[in-house]
Amino acid sequence: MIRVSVVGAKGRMGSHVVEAVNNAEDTQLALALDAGDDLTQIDADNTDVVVEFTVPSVSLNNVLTLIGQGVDIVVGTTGWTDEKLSQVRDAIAQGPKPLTQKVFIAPNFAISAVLADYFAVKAAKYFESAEVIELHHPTKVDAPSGTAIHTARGIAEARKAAGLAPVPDATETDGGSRGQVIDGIHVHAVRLRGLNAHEEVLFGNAGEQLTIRADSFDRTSFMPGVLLAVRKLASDAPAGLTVGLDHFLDL
Ligand SMILES: NC(=O)c1ccc[n+]([C@@H]2O[C@H](COP(=O)([O-])OP(=O)(O)OC[C@H]3O[C@@H](n4cnc5c(N)ncnc54)[C@H](O)[C@@H]3O)[C@@H](O)[C@H]2O)c1
Ligand SMILES: O=C(O)C1=N[C@H](C(=O)O)CCC1
Repeated sequence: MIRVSVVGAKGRMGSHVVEAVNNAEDTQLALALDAGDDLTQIDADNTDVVVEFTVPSVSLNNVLTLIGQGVDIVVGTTGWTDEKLSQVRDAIAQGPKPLTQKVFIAPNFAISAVLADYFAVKAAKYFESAEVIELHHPTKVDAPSGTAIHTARGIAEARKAAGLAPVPDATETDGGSRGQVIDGIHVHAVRLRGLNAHEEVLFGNAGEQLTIRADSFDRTSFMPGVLLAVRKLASDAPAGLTVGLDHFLDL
């Protein structure tokens, strides 16, 4: 049995993770903690893998504390900048398990979103124009979504590697309608009651368009990916920091 502790256990995602861990045959719930609880209750004597779904403003500190506790960590919380990722790498190097510590961060655990991102990066070099639209429930605290940032960065990298010019855009006045520009790719965020988590990647050439769309209608869509990550960390995932569920899929 893999002993799993959940941090952010009372949240929308954390409560689904608690249920998924309780229902899977090879996992058992160790501790379920939330805001105000002492994370140093979690250690290698009671936990094999921690799953962290909290809020972007606290996730880095939680991860640093948990690295200090010597437990492997699956993180679904968004808000990861290059600088924060460097701090995680440094903490692993200076932590109690520098050679074996595993930390896994995924902007999205839904297979539809991971594949949309993968296909978008593959398609990127063939199109003059590319834009990303993410659409989420109105209780989401961050915009644009972590997934959209990841997708935009992947598209930008693929365009750069292919030597593409910047996306064409004659806009001279913009009150914000052209969205946030991430590495040269415009990203637009919609917040709408009734939605859960959705992303569209639009590619255009003269006379043609490709749209790649992923829809997570329900949070249960993230659970197979979370359990896959837990199982990989408890078995053959590499030590160190890994970002993205694509690393655990045979793509
Ligand atoms: N990677 C994915 O597939 C995926 C999917 C959905 C959501 N998310 C991300 O997961 C995060 C959580 O989303 P949500 O909808 O569950 O949010 P939520 O607000 O419903 O839940 C967050 C939980 O974290 C708790 N919390 C806050 N501060 C804490 C602290 N210091 N220590 C422990 N717990 C603390 C809150 O009390 C709350 O219960 C967001 O960043 C969201 O974007 C990622
Ligand atoms: O509901 C959320 O919040 C989600 N957050 C992640 C993101 O920002 O990409 C994944 C999708 C759902």
